[in-house]
Amino acid sequence: MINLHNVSKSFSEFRAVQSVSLSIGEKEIHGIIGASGAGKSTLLRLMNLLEIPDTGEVEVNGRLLTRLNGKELREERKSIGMIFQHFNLVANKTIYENVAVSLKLAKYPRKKRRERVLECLQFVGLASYADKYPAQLSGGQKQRVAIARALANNPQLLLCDEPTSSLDPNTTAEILGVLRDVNRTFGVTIVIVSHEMDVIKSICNRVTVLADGKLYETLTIEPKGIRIIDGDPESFVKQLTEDGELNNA
Ligand SMILES: Nc1ncnc2c1ncn2[C@@H]1O[C@H](COP(=O)(O)OP(=O)(O)OP(=O)(O)O)[C@@H](O)[C@H]1O
Repeated sequence: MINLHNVSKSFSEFRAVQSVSLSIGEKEIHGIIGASGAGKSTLLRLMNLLEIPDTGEVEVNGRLLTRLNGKELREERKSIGMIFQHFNLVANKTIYENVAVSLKLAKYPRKKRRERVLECLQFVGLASYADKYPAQLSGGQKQRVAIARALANNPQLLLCDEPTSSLDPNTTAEILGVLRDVNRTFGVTIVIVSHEMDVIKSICNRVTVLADGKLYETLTIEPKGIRIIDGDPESFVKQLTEDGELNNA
């Protein structure tokens, strides 16, 4: 699905990604983990050419993106969705309009847009929020809208840049559940950048470890599953006292 051949990217003198070669298979949930500044986001953004590599080739779905002209690249990007840590919704557009905009940009047939938007919102459990604005939604709901928007054009690949890093543990678990459903239901290949080991271990089946812009290792792992943490106050107290750090005296 994705083949990176010796891709490198520098910002001024700084070598953010250095000669990375990596293959990601169809329908994988592939994690990218590493320390802050390791080059994770840059590597992800090279996969849809949001960052243009200085050297190397990027192949997605059998097409060498690095050889396409602007028009061809725009066409190819329809099959690549992306979500971000801070959701990137348009504040003065409704939830419906936020999803519809990606269909409009992709010139999706006008008559079918409404049905498609509602279908996507339904999938993420937010059909009844169509007329609300982003500010009226929680962080987890905003990320669901971003997922609906990313899915609207039926992508084969979904790139996720720290998708749960602004969310609390339970909402993180919910969003990971939605991403896993996207992978299982539609067979979408997913690449997740995260600095959170629990996130990577819960749903990824292959993981790339990056260090100082270089690929350190790629491993196959058994996803551990998504753990919903009880969010009631009693459970917080229990977890704190179980650690032996506090008592109720
Ligand atoms: N557009 C840019 N201009 C200049 N430097 C950049 C740019 N984008 C990234 N960098 C630098 O490249 C390095 C790698 O950044 P990147 O965001 O890919 O790392 P990361 O592993 O995702 O880190 P973090 O987890 O902190 O987001 C960092 O030192 C960053 O400052």
